[in-house]
Amino acid sequence: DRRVGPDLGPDAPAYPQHEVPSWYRDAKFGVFVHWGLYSIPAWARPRRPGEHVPVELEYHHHQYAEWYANTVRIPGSPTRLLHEREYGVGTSYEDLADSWTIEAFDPRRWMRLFADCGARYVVPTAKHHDGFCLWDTATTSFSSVRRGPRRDLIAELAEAAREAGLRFGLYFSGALDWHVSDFAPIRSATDLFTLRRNDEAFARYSFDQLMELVDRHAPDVLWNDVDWPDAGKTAGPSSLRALFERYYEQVPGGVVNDRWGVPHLGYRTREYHSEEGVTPWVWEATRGLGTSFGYNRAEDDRHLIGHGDLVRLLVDTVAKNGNLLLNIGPRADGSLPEDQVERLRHLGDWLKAHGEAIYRTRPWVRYAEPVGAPVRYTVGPDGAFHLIAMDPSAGWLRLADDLVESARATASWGDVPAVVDASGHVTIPPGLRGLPAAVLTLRQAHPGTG
Ligand SMILES: C[C@@H]1N[C@H](CN)[C@@H](O)[C@H](O)[C@@H]1O
Repeated sequence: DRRVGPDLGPDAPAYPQHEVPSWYRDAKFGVFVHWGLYSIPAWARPRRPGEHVPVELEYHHHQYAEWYANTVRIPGSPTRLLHEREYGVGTSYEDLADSWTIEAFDPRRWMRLFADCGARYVVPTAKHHDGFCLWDTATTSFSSVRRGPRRDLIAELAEAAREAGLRFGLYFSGALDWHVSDFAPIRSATDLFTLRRNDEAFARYSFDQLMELVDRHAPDVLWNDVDWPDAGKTAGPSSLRALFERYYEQVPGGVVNDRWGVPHLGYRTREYHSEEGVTPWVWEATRGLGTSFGYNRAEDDRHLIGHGDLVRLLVDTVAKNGNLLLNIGPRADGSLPEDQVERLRHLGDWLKAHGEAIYRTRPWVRYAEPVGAPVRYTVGPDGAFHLIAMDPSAGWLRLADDLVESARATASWGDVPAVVDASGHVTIPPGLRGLPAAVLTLRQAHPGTG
């Protein structure tokens, strides 16, 4: 989702330069949390992975449950029909705010779980497209402090995250805020970028909200979504440029993503997609555990990524110079769906055993081989070279020629010395063949490891 902003002409402000901090590049794995009013109905028409939906029904059948406020306004949409059946014809989405109770919410338990599963940072939604604010904001009464839970959820999450040793970032819907807009529902990708406010008042509103969060929580990541109001892209005290300057001043080790609609970014983002190979830029792959970010009660195990595929997604992303920001969608009451937690724990178990091949690594000169058994490569900070076999069940693989010599001298599967013959044929120990990915480590520097 690499968007470059509009041509703002000769008076467009220059943006500060800011490197992606090494903590972010070392972290490799973060947990995204989409939690808000949309978690109450928690419904979108379920879409099986790979299921084709005609483009003209893309928004009528939107797969993201957190888009409920938009989908429910599309006449005849499955969401509209469900809403009228379950909440009655006269109940608006925003009416749901007063029914939001969070009796199972335990932020410390969430954060201890994410840390135990190997995440190094967490990014909860402070405000999603529906405009409902999960913090004690002075800008609107449409918030979790003035309605529903009557609690400052972001403050509680920030404290619990840092207590658990996690870096704390924030998601913010910069371009879309349906509480303060009155457009027709979005029904196409074109609508997504046209049915939004770009006026000065909205730019100031967005600036004030995000600066409240920066001033109060010094978030390590600012994860803006879709774009930013165009009126905020010129010079001025409440401009994006001013926001970035204040942010970097208050959070020198902070980082932003690439969805601001201006020629300034930290790392690039891909949503339900990957990069094609090792990229010179730092990037982040993000997706839900299923086909939605907000919890969708219509999804079952068939809609969630497989346990082994999740491990291989992280490995593939890291080998290509990316991080994985994996989303969990809590239920409205604050409980975490068991099938999602189970996948997080499985990934955490693999990382406990093989994290040396992931954390603090950097890509090699190539991430994989064009042919042969699927492998991925990473290079550790100590020069250790990791070959990650992505299908250990095959029982063996053939090393690329430029690896054979050092592999024969130094390679091991953890503590087990590797059996490598002169042709580069290496056996995968039977005990590793049930893993989603097995790690062969060579303790000698290699071409391209700097
Ligand atoms: C991370 C995802 N980003 C998209 C916009 N591309 C949002 O529309 C979606 O609801 C979710 O927040």
